[in-house]
Amino acid sequence: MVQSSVLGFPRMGVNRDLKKATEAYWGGKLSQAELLAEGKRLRLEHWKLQKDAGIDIIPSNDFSFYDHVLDHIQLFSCIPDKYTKYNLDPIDEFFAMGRGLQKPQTDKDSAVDVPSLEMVKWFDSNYHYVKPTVQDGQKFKLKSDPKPVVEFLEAKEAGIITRPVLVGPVTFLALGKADRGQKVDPISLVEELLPVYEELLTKLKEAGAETVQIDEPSLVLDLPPRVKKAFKPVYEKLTGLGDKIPKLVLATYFGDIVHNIDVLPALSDVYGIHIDIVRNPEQLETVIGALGPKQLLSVGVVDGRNIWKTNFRTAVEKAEKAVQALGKDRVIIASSSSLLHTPHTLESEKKLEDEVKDWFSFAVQKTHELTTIAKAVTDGRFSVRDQLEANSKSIHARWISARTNDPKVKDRQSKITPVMFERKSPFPIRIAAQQKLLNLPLFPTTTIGSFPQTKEIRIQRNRFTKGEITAEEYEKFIEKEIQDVVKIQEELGLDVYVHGEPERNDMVQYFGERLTGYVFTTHAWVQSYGSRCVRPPIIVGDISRPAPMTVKESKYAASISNKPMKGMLTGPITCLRWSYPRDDIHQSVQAEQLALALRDEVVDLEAAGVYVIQVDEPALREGLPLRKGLERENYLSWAVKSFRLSVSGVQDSTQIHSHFCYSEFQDFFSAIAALDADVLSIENSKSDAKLLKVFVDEAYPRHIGPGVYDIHSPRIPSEEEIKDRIQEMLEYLSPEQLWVDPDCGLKTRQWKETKTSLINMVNAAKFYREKYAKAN
Ligand SMILES: Nc1nc2c(c(=O)[nH]1)N[C@@H](CNc1ccc(C(=O)N[C@@H](CCC(=O)N[C@@H](CCC(=O)N[C@@H](CCC(=O)O)C(=O)O)C(=O)O)C(=O)O)cc1)CN2
Ligand code: MET
Ligand SMILES: [Zn+2]
Repeated sequence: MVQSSVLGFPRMGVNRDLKKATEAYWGGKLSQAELLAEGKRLRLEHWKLQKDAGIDIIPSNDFSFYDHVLDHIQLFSCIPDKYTKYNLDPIDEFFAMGRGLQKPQTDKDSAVDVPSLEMVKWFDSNYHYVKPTVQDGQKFKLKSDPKPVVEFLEAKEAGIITRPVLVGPVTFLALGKADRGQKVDPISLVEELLPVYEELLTKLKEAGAETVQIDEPSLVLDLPPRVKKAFKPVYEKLTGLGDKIPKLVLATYFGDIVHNIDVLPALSDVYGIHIDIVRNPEQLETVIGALGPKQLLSVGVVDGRNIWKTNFRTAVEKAEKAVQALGKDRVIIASSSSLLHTPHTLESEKKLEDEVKDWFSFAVQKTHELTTIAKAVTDGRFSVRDQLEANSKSIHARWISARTNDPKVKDRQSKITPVMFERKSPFPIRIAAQQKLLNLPLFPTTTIGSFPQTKEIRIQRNRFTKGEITAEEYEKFIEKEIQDVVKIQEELGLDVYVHGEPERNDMVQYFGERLTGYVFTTHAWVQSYGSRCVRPPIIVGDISRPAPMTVKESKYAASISNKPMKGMLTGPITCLRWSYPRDDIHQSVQAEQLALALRDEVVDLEAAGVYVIQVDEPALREGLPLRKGLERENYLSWAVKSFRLSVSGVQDSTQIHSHFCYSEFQDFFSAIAALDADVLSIENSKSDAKLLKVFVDEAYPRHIGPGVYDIHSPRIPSEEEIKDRIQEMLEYLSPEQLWVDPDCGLKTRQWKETKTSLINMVNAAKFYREKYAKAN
């Protein structure tokens, strides 16, 4: 029999229950016991739901209160001293690493002040994981009552035998980094770490686990030789333990493993291998050819990264190919990756039109797809004839739908000319014109766009969406919010203002809701990091802009400000990447359509008197194909072109900013430079300022604002701390080039900490402004 398998299930619950519980716990409104109970309830509900769908192999330990990599950091006691020294409850120590903790002294406890660990993108997704941070001489120790064992037993007690999911040792270390000031290469610690896996796996076996899913997605990357070499000793050692540990299914996803296929012989004693054949179907044959004589192949045929209904015909064909080669008992039908990246259930969507709703499949629906495909392969297609027929009808209907095709958009795309990618003059001429118009001081201060999205803002928007208040009332409310943030920025003494984005639910969804070719959902939330979720809009057809999207708010904000007001847009690549893209036309075509729509918006903003315009591209880096080579070059070429197409319609005196919130820009620095943005703001506060050296090496001529403080945490940076950061930056960047700004937008913060942090930031900038004014 061909079994069905899910690699991981979304954690939040049907109504974002986990988000609500964790935030209530952080806010002191839910006890620790209540939070833990809610986690348990959700796990059970998700296991049951998969069981009811008929899934044979159900994951456990895919749940997390924040992030599964962070779970492993705690599980292996890989915790920097700065967290352990406070003797916090394990769950609080866990959250302290995830989001930082700042607590005043009380009678009982001493004061706590720790920043979070670094958080970065999980491969090429919009999910963030907490980066393992290791020390020279790092030791590991298995935590007592290990989470994977506890959760396995929890499911077992409910009558469900699960397959625990672990991040594999090579990937865990390969994704890690040495702590600031430490020299250790994380992968060199693999021998230290291995005994902990041995102990954990032994305990899982004792608890009754027959198989374990061990995730080694790093195998899809270009691996440095020292990382690649680590697989052999690790898996020989583990499989050498024989029956003492569960059988291992080694899972890879988000890419192919063909370029690392020489690792496979070393893994031939591993029970099974999982590959993603949604993303890379062509790897199937090579991997089959490289399997050991008894090894299982888990084929990922249902997309864990997108929401399109699986095409049963092609999925079954691919699966049958594997069955022909290996036999029914050696093939597992699986999701391509964890379903973490898909929303919970389509059933919650009451407002979607039937026509498009029929094209989608969310996590719950995907579990049913998996069992149908497994049955088709086990018992023959006729055994699920009705499902196959309905599926092919739906796939066909989408194929021929008038919704997907807009000749006017295609026509405009065909008329794009090379000059449309170029600003009128080179940077030196532009910056002189901008300086004349804007008259900014040295070390200009600004923010990245959003100000706190308060409860009140969300409530009013919710009331407006539900029709409880009118459009005029909502507009009035937004205007008042804009007035408030303008006034606050005046008081803070910032130099370039923003309107604060109060009207936006999300920087991508907001645009999705205003563009033709998109549909959006009401409940389709996906975890982005910790308790934070996004509702990616869905691109179903050709994209165009029926009317201006942001002009009203920005124009109003500019009209009430005595300093330059920065207009705020989300760039084409970010709109694309943080939406669910179409799978029927190339992403470059969708990006170009978005770029044309945004170009019109940029030009309209300028015409409305907004002379600083920021086009955010935080997803540019994450879209980079995971492996070096032609695919990467192609991506960079069309991604850069889309950005340039979107911003190049303006005069020299209009200053174009762009923003990125990641610090790993070394490997595609040339693309960042090619954007030709006048000012870049980049996340930098959690990384070594040394990373900025690339700007020196490449003689980057334009302006840069490396973030001076982390915005993911409520922790307030001191003025001294910010001054130190600026001082470090000045080792690499000239004072004429440097802007002072936070790492990213402030929407997730509270006003209290926001104001204090910005006061400290502005004071730090003023300090350097004076210092350099005197020096000249
Ligand atoms: N798409 C996207 N990806 C991104 C980012 C981003 O900003 N957007 N930023 C980076 C980091 N990721 C982030 C992701 C989410 C959030 C975030 O703040 N999310 C909000 C939801 C934002 C949103 O869509 N809000 C809606 C809906 C809010 C809501 O929950 N409303 C209530 C009702 C109102 C209430 O009583 O509060 C409901 O629907 O039940 C709105 O404001 O209108 C959250 O999880 O809380 C922040 C950063 C990387 N990736
Ligand atoms: C994730 S990048 C965020 C940029 C956006 N302008 C904001 O400030 O929220
Ligand atoms: Zn950002």
